[in-house]
Amino acid sequence: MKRKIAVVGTGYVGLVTGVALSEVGHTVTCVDVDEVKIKRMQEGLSPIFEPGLSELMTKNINEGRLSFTSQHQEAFKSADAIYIAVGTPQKEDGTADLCFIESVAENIASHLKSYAVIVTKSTVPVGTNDYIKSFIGTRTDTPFDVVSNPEFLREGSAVQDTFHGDRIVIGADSPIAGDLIEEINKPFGISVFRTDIRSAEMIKYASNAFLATKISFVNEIANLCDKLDANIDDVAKGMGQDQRIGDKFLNAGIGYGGSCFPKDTNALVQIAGNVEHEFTLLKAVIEVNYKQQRLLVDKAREYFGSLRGKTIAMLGLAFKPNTDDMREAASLVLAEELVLAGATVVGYDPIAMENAKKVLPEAVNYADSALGAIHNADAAFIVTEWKEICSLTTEQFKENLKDAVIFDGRNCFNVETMKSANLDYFSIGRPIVKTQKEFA
Ligand SMILES: NC(=O)c1ccc[n+]([C@@H]2O[C@H](COP(=O)([O-])OP(=O)(O)OC[C@H]3O[C@@H](n4cnc5c(N)ncnc54)[C@H](O)[C@@H]3O)[C@@H](O)[C@H]2O)c1
Ligand SMILES: O=c1ccn([C@@H]2O[C@H](COP(=O)(O)OP(=O)(O)O[C@H]3O[C@H](CO)[C@@H](O)[C@H](O)[C@H]3O)[C@@H](O)[C@H]2O)c(=O)[nH]1
Repeated sequence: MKRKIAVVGTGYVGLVTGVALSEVGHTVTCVDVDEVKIKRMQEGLSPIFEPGLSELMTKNINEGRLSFTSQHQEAFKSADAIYIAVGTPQKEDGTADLCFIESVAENIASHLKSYAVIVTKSTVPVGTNDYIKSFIGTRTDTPFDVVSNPEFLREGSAVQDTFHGDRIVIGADSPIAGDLIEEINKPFGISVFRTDIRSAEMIKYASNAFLATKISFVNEIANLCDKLDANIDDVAKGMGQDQRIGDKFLNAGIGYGGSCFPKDTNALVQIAGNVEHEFTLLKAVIEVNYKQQRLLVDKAREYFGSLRGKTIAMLGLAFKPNTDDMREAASLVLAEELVLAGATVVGYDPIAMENAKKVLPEAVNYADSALGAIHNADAAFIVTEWKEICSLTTEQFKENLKDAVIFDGRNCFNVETMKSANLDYFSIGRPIVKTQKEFA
């Protein structure tokens, strides 16, 4: 059965959810407080770079199933379900900031005129849905239910993940409300896992924390490989062939960034702390990541002696490929450290450049191509493994770099190829390629 759905918040999660629900036949109205964004979307323009999203968005707008408004009242009118997809950013102390959740709860309490299921897509600490329920319940007489339906999409493959996810988690204390959300999701053909609200909230944090743990673990093994002359490529492959371990999320590099892992791991440490549980393991995961994000600067400092006066080309600025999102990107930390060390930074990203300019240190310069960035630079830092960056040839590096040295934070290039090309090449947990150069 086709339903009428309101989606509150049009970030990655809200917009992709809205577009996907309309694509499977529901009538969706997305609402956001950001009027500039709403205007853009009403004209069919996606405010984010996400492969495949614009096309689906335009299609569903044209077919009359998807619309955008800045008026909550309009979006909520006779909606069967109201999806909350606003941000839950990190506060200074690491806890999740629920101010946007509260403002939506106020919006709902003011404008809810008929029964609806309120679905929380945002990542929220355990107990938040109970809070939303009592917050709205004490402010309106209109009946409603609350369901937790955490989101597992990844940026850069959000559309693909939404239509081909591994599972849909529905946490409901009211079976009728849970059934409605299961029915809404049926056209996706993805297996549904039903549980209670609190467990659903915890599944989201536990999943992100586990994936972050896998990354920090493999990064520590890579750091050991560096010291013990083993090769992380083979080590990860050999580990991953054990099905109990699995071969995913074993890519060593300069740590995890993005809008979720950093904030959600910090939030879970705080959630545990609130019930007097010290989450020792997760604290170590966070600490490893902190060091890992700075690793290329340490390696370059060791190589050059001092970075003062050196020009470093920073290739890739977004936190991962196929997104223009700069939240918690390793480039932020690296640029800051390099500038502090007296180096000149020239940044390049195929898509995230405009967003990068808003958040990277002012001293950073920009090139309009990868070749432009490495031209006359002393060294190249590979920060994001965009296809365009991984396709650079050894000839291009040699022709353009002053010192022919590459610090690869994403293990993009083949060690043997670098060796044959006589380039100095440092990656993460793999053999070092070093000629005997002297520096002034
Ligand atoms: N980004 C991801 O890949 C991802 C994946 C899974 C889960 N999540 C979780 O989903 C949630 C949303 O993340 P995001 O990255 O999509 O968010 P975002 O910060 O990119 O966007 C949130 C949007 O909500 C809008 N908003 C704030 N208050 C509002 C209100 N009262 N009414 C209407 N709109 C309002 C903002 O203007 C903004 O456009 C977070 O809890 C996040 O942890 C994110
Ligand atoms: O083997 C790996 C895999 C990832 N990363 C890094 O980890 C970060 C996050 O990558 P990824 O998980 O692919 O992207 P996100 O869009 O942040 O997605 C994560 O965070 C989302 C928000 O909660 C969840 O919905 C997703 O399931 C979860 O994968 C990036 O900096 C990657 O470079 C690694 O270093 N090594």
